Amino acid sequence: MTSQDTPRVHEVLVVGCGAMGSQIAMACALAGYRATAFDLDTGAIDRAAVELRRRLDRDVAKGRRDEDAVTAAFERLSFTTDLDAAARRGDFVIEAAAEDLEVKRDVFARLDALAPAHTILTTNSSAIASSRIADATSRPDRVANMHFFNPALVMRCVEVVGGPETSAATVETTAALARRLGKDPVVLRKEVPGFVANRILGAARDEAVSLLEQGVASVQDIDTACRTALGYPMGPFELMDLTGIDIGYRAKLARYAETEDPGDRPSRTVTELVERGELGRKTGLGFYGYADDGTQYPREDDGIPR
Ligand SMILES: NC(=O)c1ccc[n+]([C@@H]2O[C@H](COP(=O)([O-])OP(=O)(O)OC[C@H]3O[C@@H](n4cnc5c(N)ncnc54)[C@H](O)[C@@H]3O)[C@@H](O)[C@H]2O)c1
Repeated sequence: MTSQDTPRVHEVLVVGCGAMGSQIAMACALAGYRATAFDLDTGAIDRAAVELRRRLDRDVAKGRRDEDAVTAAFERLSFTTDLDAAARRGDFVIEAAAEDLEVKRDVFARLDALAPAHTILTTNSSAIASSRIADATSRPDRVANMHFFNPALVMRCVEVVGGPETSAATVETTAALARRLGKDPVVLRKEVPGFVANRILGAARDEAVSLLEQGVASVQDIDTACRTALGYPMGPFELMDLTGIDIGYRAKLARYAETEDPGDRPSRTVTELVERGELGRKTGLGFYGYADDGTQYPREDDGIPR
């Protein structure tokens, strides 16, 4: 893959330096782009710089990356709290700020006023379709979703989703940029809540909870079937406990608010666990229990409300 696939993209601006933005900016710098990562919070910038250095040093030590390439990438990567200057230079923007529609609309309106006319503005949002943001700009044809997975330096899937007004050229450039980052872009033909991967993940999770609620099998046995029959690295209950049961609960509430489809409502079991504050590993109880040293043990009640 060469820069000819993204001929007008030399400088990428990433908005938000948190878990996702920091690694996305690093991925761009590693791919040869000049990358600027912007955040309002200097603490987030400091944490991102330290964490990226630690992670990349570890990759070099383990022989996963070339030391000279990593040094060169860090020279191409800069951090800033000055959006105006960074936006004026950016040919391509990936927004990875807070998951809040109003925050994203404000950021996009500001970027639209500052960035060159050719600049494509994308959002890494997991749930907000870019068409809900595009009308905050004067360039809805150059707005799209570019959805990375966590950790962004490792996961190869990037979902590229255009809204009704997104141009084919914007989708093509976004997919080409993803390829240049070493990713395997998945281009959706239309906007749909949750995109592809998280919808499938969600459907498996909902089925697992439904089987549990019907008394078909235990939490442990359902997880075992997913690992040993389907090759999942982790069962759906283990995964919910790891990511936080409240995270999936809130995502479902947001989806339900958008679709009003009763099937998108959080399940009885998940709702009850969240109300009890049993949110998974981080609280020591979820679908499983966790000892102080993190060892997982089965719960007698499977976490199901009686
Ligand atoms: N964490 C994940 O697993 C994941 C996966 C895919 C997509 N996403 C999406 O990526 C986005 C970021 O998620 P994250 O997990 O990195 O969040 P995070 O909380 O780790 O980081 C968000 C960063 O954005 C900054 N920020 C907030 N408002 C800002 C603004 N107006 N301008 C600039 N910076 C601002 C915050 O200071 C923070 O550093 C969200 O839209 C989320 O849906 C997250």
